[in-house]
Amino acid sequence: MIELRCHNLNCDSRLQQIDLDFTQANFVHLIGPNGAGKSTLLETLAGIIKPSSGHVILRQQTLESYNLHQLAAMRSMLKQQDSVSFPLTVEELLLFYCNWQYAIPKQIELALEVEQYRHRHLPELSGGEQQRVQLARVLLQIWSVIEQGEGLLLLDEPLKGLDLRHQQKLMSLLKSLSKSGNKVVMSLHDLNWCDGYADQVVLLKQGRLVATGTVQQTLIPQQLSSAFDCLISVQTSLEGKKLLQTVENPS
Ligand SMILES: Nc1ncnc2c1ncn2[C@@H]1O[C@H](COP(=O)(O)OP(=O)(O)OP(=O)(O)O)[C@@H](O)[C@H]1O
Repeated sequence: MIELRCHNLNCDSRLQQIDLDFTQANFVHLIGPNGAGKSTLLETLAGIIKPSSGHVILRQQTLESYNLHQLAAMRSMLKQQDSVSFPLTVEELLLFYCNWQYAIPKQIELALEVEQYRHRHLPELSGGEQQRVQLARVLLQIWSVIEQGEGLLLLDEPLKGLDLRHQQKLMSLLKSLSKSGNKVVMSLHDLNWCDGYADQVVLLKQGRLVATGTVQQTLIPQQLSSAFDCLISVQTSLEGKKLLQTVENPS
């Protein structure tokens, strides 16, 4: 298990007194309304944002004790606005950003189906196609480490823009990578993905930790309704999965 913890993490008013331990969970879902601090937490865990106080422990060391080169070899992050406006081809992007000049590994290609875009320019791809390419780039950056089950993936809304089939394929890939020892921490807005996938859910609101634990412990209607400021009901599907939906408030 990759040790990943944060202690009394503060980032101006964006994150306040966050104590979290992700060591025992390999697939972590960060949820919460807009502005809750999900991206800030991911970027702090990646070492992109320096906390104003508190610290992150990755593999028995504080994040500050690693240099950028060491961090880039251990963890990879998908940022929310990872789009490229200059006319790089997919091949050039993978070469420049992660020195990848080979065929896309089968496991990645099966989920993301990006080989077909190899000679296309990024700005000429659709939003979802670009997102799939960026996800491939993030995986390839530390692919040799991921293959050994030792990678840390920090993904800010990786499902954004993906069609249903690619959402399913991506979630299956991430689950399988997490089962082989890699740690995946991702933010998402569709809470229906949590059950069956997340080992640990983190619910944030206004920079503060509201709840963390298993799906059973965190996806509680009252708690969610209060955090999201809307009525949320939880039902159980025939397969026993938790299904969440907002309930319109009669006015
Ligand atoms: N660069 C920045 N400088 C200062 N404040 C910021 C910056 N980026 C975001 N914020 C603020 O920090 C808070 C947390 O933002 P963050 O992007 O982490 O939220 P989020 O949970 O990822 O939201 P969303 O679901 O909308 O992506 C928000 O109040 C936001 O306005």
